[in-house]
Amino acid sequence: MRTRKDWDEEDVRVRPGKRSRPRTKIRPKHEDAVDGFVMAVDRGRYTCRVEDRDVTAMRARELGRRGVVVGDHVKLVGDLTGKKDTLARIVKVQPRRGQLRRYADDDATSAERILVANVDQLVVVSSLVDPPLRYGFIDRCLVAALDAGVQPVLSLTKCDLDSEGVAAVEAYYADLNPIIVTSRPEEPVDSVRDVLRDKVSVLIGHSGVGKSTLVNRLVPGADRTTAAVRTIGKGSHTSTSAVALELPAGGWVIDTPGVRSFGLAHVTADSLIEAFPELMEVAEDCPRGCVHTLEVGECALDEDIGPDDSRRGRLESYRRMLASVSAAETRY
Ligand SMILES: Nc1nc2c(ncn2[C@@H]2O[C@H](COP(=O)(O)OP(=O)(O)OP(=O)(O)O)[C@@H](O)[C@H]2O)c(=O)[nH]1
Ligand SMILES: [Zn+2]
Repeated sequence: MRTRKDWDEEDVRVRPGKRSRPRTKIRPKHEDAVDGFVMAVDRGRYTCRVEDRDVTAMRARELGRRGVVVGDHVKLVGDLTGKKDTLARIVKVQPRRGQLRRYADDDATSAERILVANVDQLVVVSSLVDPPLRYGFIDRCLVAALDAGVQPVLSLTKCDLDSEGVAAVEAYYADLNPIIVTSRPEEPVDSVRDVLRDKVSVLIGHSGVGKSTLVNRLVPGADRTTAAVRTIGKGSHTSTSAVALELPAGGWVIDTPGVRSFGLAHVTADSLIEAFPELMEVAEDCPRGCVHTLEVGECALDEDIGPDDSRRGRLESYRRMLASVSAAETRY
């Protein structure tokens, strides 16, 4: 006899045909469903790792509006052989942790949607030069990571082109103390590999920073299109979806081609400052109820952090983000 406990409301409801039994609210579990990990999403088709096979699946219609994203742990039924032209069905999405969001239209006023789920680390790939390092961008990524409960990692590339750059970045982030790894062409990428081992890490970076070069070194055969390849006419790819690549030593890197920022509209002003510990400390001297914007006056951040202060750049980043966060708060 099945008891009520055997039924799971998260499970898919199988809608019976017209003449079959009357519809009931609660349906049996897909007892034969197997575990899968979503590696890629492309036009309604999901590539899932099931044991050692890559299985193509669709969402079961009964999943309703429930989204499925790269990094999701799912339950699958149907043809799980992974053979050509076979299709499995995703019948359940497991609860998520560590999810990163993006704006639907790369426009901070549009709605946010989940980009990846179950992330351990966010790796911000930045070149020291060519293109130059953009602290504002890194700060934004750090806020997204800390807000999501994800470990931030700074991956600095082209370290062969600027001997002082790494020390400058370390000084800038002295108070936040993120994990920093470096790479240059003539050295193996062992330190990056060590940080990524057995973790699920999302990589983000601007065009030209060397992200594809790094991924190709970490995942031999990944075949990410680099600038060097593009110039000989293989064509650029404009996809903006994420794709998970398996690391030889264990773990996954999720590349995010075309993703240039994360959605921060859901971040509150209070949680924003937590990503700026050096400012949080100063703000303890603020008048009660200070919202730390430039206009309010008497904000300790302005009184204590002068134009030549090393924390000035971080303060400016914080204020820029604060403005967009406050705008979002008044909008909703
Ligand atoms: N000197 C030096 N050049 C590098 C390094 N890493 C990458 N490059 C070069 O920088 C250029 C851009 O590298 P890509 O890997 O294509 O950059 P990307 O970040 O993937 O850029 P998109 O493909 O546009 O997203 C290429 O010509 C690489 O050879 C490095 O550590 N040092
Ligand atoms: Zn203040």
